[in-house]
Amino acid sequence: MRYLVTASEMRRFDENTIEKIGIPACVLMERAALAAAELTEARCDGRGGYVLVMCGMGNNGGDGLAVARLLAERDFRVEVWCVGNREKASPQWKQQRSILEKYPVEFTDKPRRGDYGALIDALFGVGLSREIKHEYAEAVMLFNSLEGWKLALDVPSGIHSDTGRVMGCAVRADETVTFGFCKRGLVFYPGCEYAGEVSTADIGISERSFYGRKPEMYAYDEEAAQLLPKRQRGGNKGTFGKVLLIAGSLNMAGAAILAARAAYRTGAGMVKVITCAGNRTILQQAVPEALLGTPNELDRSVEWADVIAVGPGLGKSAEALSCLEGVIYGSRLPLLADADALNLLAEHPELRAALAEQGAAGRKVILTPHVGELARLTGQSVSACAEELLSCGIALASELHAVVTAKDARTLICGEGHDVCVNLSGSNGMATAGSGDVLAGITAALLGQGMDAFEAAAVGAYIHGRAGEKAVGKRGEYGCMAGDLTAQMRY
Ligand SMILES: NC(=O)C1=CN([C@@H]2O[C@H](COP(=O)(O)OP(=O)(O)OC[C@H]3O[C@@H](n4cnc5c(N)ncnc54)[C@H](O)[C@@H]3O)[C@@H](O)[C@H]2O)[C@@H](O)CC1
Ligand SMILES: [K+]
Repeated sequence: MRYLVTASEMRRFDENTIEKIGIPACVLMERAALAAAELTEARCDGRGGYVLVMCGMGNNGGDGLAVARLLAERDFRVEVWCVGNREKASPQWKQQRSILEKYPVEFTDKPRRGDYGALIDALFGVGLSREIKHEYAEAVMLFNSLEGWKLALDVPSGIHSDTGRVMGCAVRADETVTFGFCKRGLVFYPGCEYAGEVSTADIGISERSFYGRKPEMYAYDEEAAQLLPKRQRGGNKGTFGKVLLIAGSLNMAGAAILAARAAYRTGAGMVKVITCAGNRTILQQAVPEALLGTPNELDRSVEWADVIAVGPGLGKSAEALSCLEGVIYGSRLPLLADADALNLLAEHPELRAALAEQGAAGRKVILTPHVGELARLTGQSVSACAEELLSCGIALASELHAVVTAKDARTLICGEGHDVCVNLSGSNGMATAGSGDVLAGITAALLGQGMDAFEAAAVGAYIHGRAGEKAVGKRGEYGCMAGDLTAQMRY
């Protein structure tokens, strides 16, 4: 697991490290610069090459000045390009600048060469507070136009460190070395594309600096198998969860098949699919391990189950609505609502209110909307939801007292009073029909094995992405289909 921090969280951890723990600011800056200098040295063929360091007037620029000194000491030929009004420079910047005057570097007001081995971006870090304009914008454009390996210090200049948005224009780096903790903007689009490969350098700001207030966002980065619920040695199929899946209207049997297979491949003991009578034969052939039932057997099946997943390929017919009503009014089992169940919830405020009441009373509820479904549920436009996925996900989770898996290129798992989990696994090859049905099956199986709703949603999204990466590794981004995901699930 790794933390993803905002600029203000990072400032708090900086301050706590300096003021409460007592590590001087110049020590942190030196360590940051050392990490960047070592990376530069490792990436450049031998010493003696030309390096350009573009510095702003804040502490990010101060880092750049310190890197320039360390590289000069290692026999690089360093050009230092300072942009901005020096009178407004930070005290640390001034200190670094006065030290650097004693070193053999060239100060320039414009890059002079076309053959830099490395170009270092130290214009803005987490202190970027507005759109980049005028001489700064010109500097960013010129920097981007130069040939050579580009390293951004902390954040590529111009990328908003909390959201990943481009603030007017931004440096396009090959690599970013970020200091202390990874900034949120380095994992969200488009920031992650501007950052290139991201590494996090330990500069002495550790979890010790949290003082009871840890970051509010995190991502998994471990092996998927480590996150799965422990499998009891003496368990039987009843121990590992009975998943009731209500899915697949006529001509949509595929959604039920994918979700059922995914649930079995995530360790579910038993899966029963309630689907329309016309899907029976195909389901029996495709997933012979699954039990089958029709909507008129819903009540009995609900009594049998440990967890219910409703929605994949369900449609919005009267029969679909009656199934959804049945699992909301007629049960308090953990419930996952996906796809058409979400569309029905968007159209039926009374069902939504009932679900909210149950969520407040402690029922485990997970909703897995993509941006379009989220827009229908929140009454916002699709573009507003895509732009503000985080706040929309949090608002829906609070309204329904539920866990919301807000699906996009970076899926967010939001729960009331819970830190946000960002899913970083996966690939664009997974943006294909049926991928969501697989996620629903995985998540339901985890719920059925007794996981807490938030954990099931977060681990489910992560496992789903890992399976997608493996599938894309085999079939390529274009060739990957949702069925390849279930085929690649192996734990
Ligand atoms: N002790 C610390 O505080 C540490 C800070 N470090 C570095 O310091 C950075 C943060 O330093 P600062 O807080 O000084 O912030 P920055 O250096 O990111 O930039 C702040 C300066 O840029 C100006 N500015 C912001 N947006 C602008 C825009 N669009 N156009 C023109 N000027 C703009 C601000 O007025 C301010 O002068 C981190 O990203 C990191 O690189 C590291 O050295 C580690 C330790
Ligand atoms: K930077």
